[in-house]
Amino acid sequence: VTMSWGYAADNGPDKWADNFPVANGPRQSPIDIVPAEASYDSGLKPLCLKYDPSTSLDILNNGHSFQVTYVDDSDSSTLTDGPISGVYRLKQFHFHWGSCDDQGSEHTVEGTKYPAELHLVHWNTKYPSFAEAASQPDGLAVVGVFLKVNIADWGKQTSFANFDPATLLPGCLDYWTYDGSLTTPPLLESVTWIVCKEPISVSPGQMAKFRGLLFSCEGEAECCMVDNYRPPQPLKGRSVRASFQ
Ligand SMILES: CC[C@H](C)CCC(=O)Nc1ccc(S(N)(=O)=O)cc1
Ligand SMILES: [Zn+2]
Repeated sequence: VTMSWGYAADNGPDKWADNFPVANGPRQSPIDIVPAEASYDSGLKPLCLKYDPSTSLDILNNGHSFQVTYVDDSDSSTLTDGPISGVYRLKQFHFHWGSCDDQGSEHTVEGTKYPAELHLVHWNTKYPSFAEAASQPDGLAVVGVFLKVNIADWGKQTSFANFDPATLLPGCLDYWTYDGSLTTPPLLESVTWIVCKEPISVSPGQMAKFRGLLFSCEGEAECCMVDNYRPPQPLKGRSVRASFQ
């Protein structure tokens, strides 16, 4: 019986290449970002993120994370400008997090891991659908936002109905950008990564909620959904550009 991929010792990132050889490809994600080695590109535009909260559809535990999916049959929630050209539509957002506060993010900054990382997944509307775009080198654009735990901050309690992802964005939208891939199987090399320099704050209570989610299904032995992150991958000659000096 084919084992599905996961984050455990027997089906985790070190095993993904067995079924997904692109895992050792030339533009894999995540990466370790070294600010001093990123080149400032004055041609990079500010990100333009326009989200319509009424287009949030549902929230689901997909066995690897939980994701909030958006209606993407019109340009109601889009990413434009930044390092990309054309219009990319928001499809979903999800998170990756750790079993404790000193790990959890996928991208790292000079080796520093954050407790969690948000991914806002968008697809290029020059293609007919997300699935079609996901197989094209310029098909996807994912905005990554680091989460840091802020003891003082009282967790903003919110429902996910009519959830506005803009509330998850940092005040400053300075970013690093590089050509990469999905960070989970099928690891498709179709992602323009846009990683925000400034993290957002979450409360310990909110992190505890993430860690209370389960990888396991009803009736199975409980297995907490934690450490659902892939470690940094080789840069293989890629350059990382910065939108700020
Ligand atoms: C064609 C179907 C599509 C490839 C499979 C479903 C999907 O959306 N996967 C996905 C999305 C985002 C990331 S990440 N973590 O943001 O790089 C990883 C995996
Ligand atoms: Zn992700």
